[in-house]
Amino acid sequence: MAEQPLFRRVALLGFGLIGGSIARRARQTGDIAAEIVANARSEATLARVRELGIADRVEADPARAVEGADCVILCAPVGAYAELAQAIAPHLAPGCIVTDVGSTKQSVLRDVGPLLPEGVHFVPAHPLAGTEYSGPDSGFATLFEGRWCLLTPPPGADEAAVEKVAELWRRCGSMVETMEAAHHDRVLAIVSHLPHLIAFTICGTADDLEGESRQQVLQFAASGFRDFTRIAASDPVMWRDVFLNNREALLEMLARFTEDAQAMARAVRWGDAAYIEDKIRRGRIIRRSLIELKQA
Ligand SMILES: NC(=O)C1=CN([C@@H]2O[C@H](COP(=O)(O)OP(=O)(O)OC[C@H]3O[C@@H](n4cnc5c(N)ncnc54)[C@H](O)[C@@H]3O)[C@@H](O)[C@H]2O)C=CC1
Ligand SMILES: O=C(O)C(=O)Cc1ccc(O)cc1
Repeated sequence: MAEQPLFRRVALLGFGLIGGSIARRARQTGDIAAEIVANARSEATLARVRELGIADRVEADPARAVEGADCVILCAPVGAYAELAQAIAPHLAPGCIVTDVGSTKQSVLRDVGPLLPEGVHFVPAHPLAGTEYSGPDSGFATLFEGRWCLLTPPPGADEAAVEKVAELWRRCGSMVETMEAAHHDRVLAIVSHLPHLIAFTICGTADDLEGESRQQVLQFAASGFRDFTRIAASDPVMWRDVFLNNREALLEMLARFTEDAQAMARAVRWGDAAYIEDKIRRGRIIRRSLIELKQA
């Protein structure tokens, strides 16, 4: 028997990979939401959500979608949050929990927090799970299983509300940790945002090659380059917003990376075999400890 649903009515604002995965999970387990209301911007997405039948109700207007909800989850690109928050703020029920899934967290505190009325609880969250696919068809119920979800509640956040959001993610199969938004943004800049920036850039560099070399990139792409193209296939609007909303930390990590890449270039130029080998060895050690962590 499934446990009692955690929430009476969950409103998902934005219905793509992440919103769609939460809805599918909630549908499958029955212990997250008694009712799921979906909102999306485009008529095509709304029509597709209706067809898929994974929401109890589909609303074109975010203000109508949040009416009577005890949990509202922002699942749109982070650049759209301020406008969404403005649209829903007057319509939120007292005691409602507003949370999100955005990849940047200081920007969410900045853009959403000040717009919410007194008596509404705000608990930002970020599931560290995803793929390079987007849109309403891309989600799946097991996406969050065994993955971390980081919560970044503002100082003084209501403890019961934080615990409810933590429980929501545990019921999605995730492990939950709480941290400060600024710390989150620095960590994510190096483990997620910079790798995506590098992937988008290297694909452009290859694509800019002339003539036969460019053609052979596709023909002979080895698995290293292919791995970059998987990441580079990610949604352009979502990633544009991530870069612009974690500007400071991303630029700091990029500056460090550029220095290290220049040191490697110097070692290659001067034939510093020991330096090159040492750096490659460090990469191996990191990969192995990641695999051990996963098995532990
Ligand atoms: N893709 C990934 O792997 C992960 C993404 N995230 C975060 O989750 C959020 C959603 O990402 P995905 O589901 O991957 O994106 P997606 O592109 O699959 O879905 C986004 C949804 O938001 C809607 N939308 C776009 N602009 C909007 C606006 N102005 N107002 C209302 N709705 C709007 C789109 O129509 C779409 O339904 C983003 O904030 C992203 O940073 C978090 C973890 C992983
Ligand atoms: O597909 C991948 O490689 C990812 O890195 C997924 C991902 C994308 C964005 C996030 O904020 C968290 C996870």
